[in-house]
Amino acid sequence: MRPATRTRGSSNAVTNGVGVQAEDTRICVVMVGLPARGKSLIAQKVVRYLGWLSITAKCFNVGNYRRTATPQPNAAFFDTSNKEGERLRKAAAEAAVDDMCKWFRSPDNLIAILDATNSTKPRRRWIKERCDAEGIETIFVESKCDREDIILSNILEVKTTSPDYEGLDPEHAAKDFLERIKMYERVYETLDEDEADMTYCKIINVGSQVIINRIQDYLQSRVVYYLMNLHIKPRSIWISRHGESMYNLSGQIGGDANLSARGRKYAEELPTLVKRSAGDSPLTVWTSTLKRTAQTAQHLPYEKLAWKALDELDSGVCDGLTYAEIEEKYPRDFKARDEDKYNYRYLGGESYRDVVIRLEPIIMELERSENILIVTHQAVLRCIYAYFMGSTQEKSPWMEVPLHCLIRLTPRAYKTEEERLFADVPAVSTWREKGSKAAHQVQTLSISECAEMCTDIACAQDTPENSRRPSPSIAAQTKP
Ligand SMILES: O=P(O)(O)OC[C@H]1O[C@@](CO)(OP(=O)(O)O)[C@@H](O)[C@@H]1O
Repeated sequence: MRPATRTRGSSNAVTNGVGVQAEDTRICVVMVGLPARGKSLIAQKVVRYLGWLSITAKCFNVGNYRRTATPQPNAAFFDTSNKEGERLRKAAAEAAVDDMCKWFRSPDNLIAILDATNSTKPRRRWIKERCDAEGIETIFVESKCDREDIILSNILEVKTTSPDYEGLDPEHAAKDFLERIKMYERVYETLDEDEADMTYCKIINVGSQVIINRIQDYLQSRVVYYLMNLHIKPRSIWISRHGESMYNLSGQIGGDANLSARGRKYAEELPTLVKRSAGDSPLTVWTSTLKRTAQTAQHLPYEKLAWKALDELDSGVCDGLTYAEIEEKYPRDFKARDEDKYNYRYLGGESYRDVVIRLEPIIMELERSENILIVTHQAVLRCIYAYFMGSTQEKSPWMEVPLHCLIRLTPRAYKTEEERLFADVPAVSTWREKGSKAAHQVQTLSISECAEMCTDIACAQDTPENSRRPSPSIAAQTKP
């Protein structure tokens, strides 16, 4: 039976503004699986993905509730014949489900993830009944994995990052964790035909097989589609802006300019920078269809793919203008953008919100892939970064992403790790802070760099697409 859906206000549907028409349903995604099967990673990814799409989601981690009473239990605590352990674990699950039900009372809250092993049929039935009574739909998501290499790498991950083992000897932690898994294996029941009345998605061996049962509506299928694209194999994503462009030098936005001399130098140094970070790992390079990204990637010895979806935010009628010129010609728009940069859409162009929508297939493809290096643009990079780091819509459009810097993102069970590697090639800063007219282009340049830059600006004037005066701010701020 399909659970009752709640109607809020006069509408039977909510629109989150990114073109996602979500039915007015609330869904509890119930994780299922033995420890070290990547459940927490999946749970956190689902929350971040939905948040990125403006669908309010929250993870309720039963382990966190259990830790308030039992911060660092040993494996014996998880033995089902340990009565006190069982009582405390049940109490933790009840507290998490209670909090989740309370959280669902706010009309904006749509999807909760209940992150725990939920390894027995009675436990799952109990969760379903609690949710049914509250009019909350359930999807059980099982991560089932018998590949030793993946389990071992997850154990290593949990052992080094879980608060359960913080400050403990890693050897001892690994042994205890293996013991804990054995305790769970004794009682673990996989999702099967006994639970055919439930909505579930069973992901076997990191997506080599996916079994789906009774998906009921649009929002559920959207979550499941995302889950089908996920894998939990360890990997990194590298992102870099293109090298400094002629437009960056003159402070103009948008366009399809060539790289400056320093941008070309960055392109030459990028393979070394990537090698320093990625070693000999195989990589695929994704660029936009604009010249500055293709030129930046040209020396990279990997397979390359150009995506239209990675093109820079379309600045519409402001394309080719400097921020100062935009403020002069379109003062109201300039102010409106500063007030709500994420939602502001350039006249005839795009907003950050629009960019997020067109990046969704990129995110899906990224999730399916292993090591990828993306060479893209300031606004697009901010959106991709926000997806991995869970940055808010208020902050992400203002994030500082310097030119000539390679960012490595490594998704881990509890967070995404970040590493920034700077090339020893100077560049202007295109970052503009809220309320300011111009990007921060001040920097110290050597005489030769200055000469190079002047040649670049002269070149820029030669081509019709770049036929603009060098920005007075650059000329004034350049110090030989
Ligand atoms: O959203 P803001 O902060 O204006 O940043 C986006 C801008 O970044 C720029 C540089 O100023 O990207 P890019 O370096 O790819 O050219 C502009 O083209 C683009 O309009």
